[in-house]
Amino acid sequence: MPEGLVIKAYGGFCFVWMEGKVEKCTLRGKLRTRGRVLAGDEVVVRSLSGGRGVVEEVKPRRSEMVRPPVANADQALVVVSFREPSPALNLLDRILVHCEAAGIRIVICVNKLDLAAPGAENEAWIETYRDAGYPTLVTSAVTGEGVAALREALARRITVVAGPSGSGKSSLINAVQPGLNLRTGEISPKLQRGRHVTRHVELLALEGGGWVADAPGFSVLRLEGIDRAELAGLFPEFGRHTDGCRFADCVHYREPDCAVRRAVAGGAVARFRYAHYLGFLREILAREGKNKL
Ligand SMILES: Nc1nc2c(ncn2[C@@H]2O[C@H](COP(=O)(O)OP(=O)(O)OP(=O)(O)O)[C@@H](O)[C@H]2O)c(=O)[nH]1
Ligand SMILES: [Zn+2]
Repeated sequence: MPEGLVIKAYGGFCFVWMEGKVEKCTLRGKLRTRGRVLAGDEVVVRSLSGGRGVVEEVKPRRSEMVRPPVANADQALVVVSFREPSPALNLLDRILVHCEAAGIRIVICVNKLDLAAPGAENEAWIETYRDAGYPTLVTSAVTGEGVAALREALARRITVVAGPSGSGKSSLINAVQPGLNLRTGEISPKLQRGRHVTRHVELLALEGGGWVADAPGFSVLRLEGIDRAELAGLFPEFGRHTDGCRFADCVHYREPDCAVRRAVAGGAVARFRYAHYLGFLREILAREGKNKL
């Protein structure tokens, strides 16, 4: 039976890409439970007449994100901008932690280089992310700078696009491939307060191979499912130091002989990243209902 890629799934149907054609499929009984078939799933299809089919089987997933619901995402592209809006690094770190927990690769993109001061592409905060190990591109959807590198980063992969409203996600995807319209920009700023995130995810095809997930739902990230012991490991540059802490269960706050705090004091870990870590830790402890910091 033929295999294909689910580009959209909702309401008991899914749309499966098979050798360039899209077939609208129903789901075999046991697959009808919500979440059993997601955009990004590789499936086995029994074709019926008239371009219809039935999804018989879902192949094992390489990765799975709950919010937004996407299977087999290879990476997240997290877009922030130099200005308008200026980068909200707390939100950036929250998205990074969320993607790290989901186990997917991350590419950071700092957009609107045309609005930034000369030399901005090497500002200290950007170097912090590069040093942590994140590939970090700088782009302008207006001048086209960095767009070729972004196109290369997206090729042959399934990419979930995230980032604050107005950072230029839709504009960048459109610069990579004119006509490919991410629908995140369709709601006017005035309506944003009442904005719902119930729309389904859709994978958009890139010409050179690869897919971009038009994925609403990054706006409310509550660090669900992450526990205190796991959090520091989701900041890759902290992980290089945790072995040096005296206590194996150190949360790197007030414990004596903490190697992470030493790294902060010595400048090896950026203060702003550590401050965000503490904020997230507080949030997790409050949720766990245990002792506060
Ligand atoms: N100067 C400049 N403006 C840009 C750039 N990229 C996007 N913009 C502008 O920034 C505004 C927001 O861009 P969008 O592409 O809609 O941003 P978005 O991230 O998709 O926003 P949401 O849909 O709200 O999530 C638009 O007015 C764009 O024209 C850029 O590189 N430079
Ligand atoms: Zn520690």
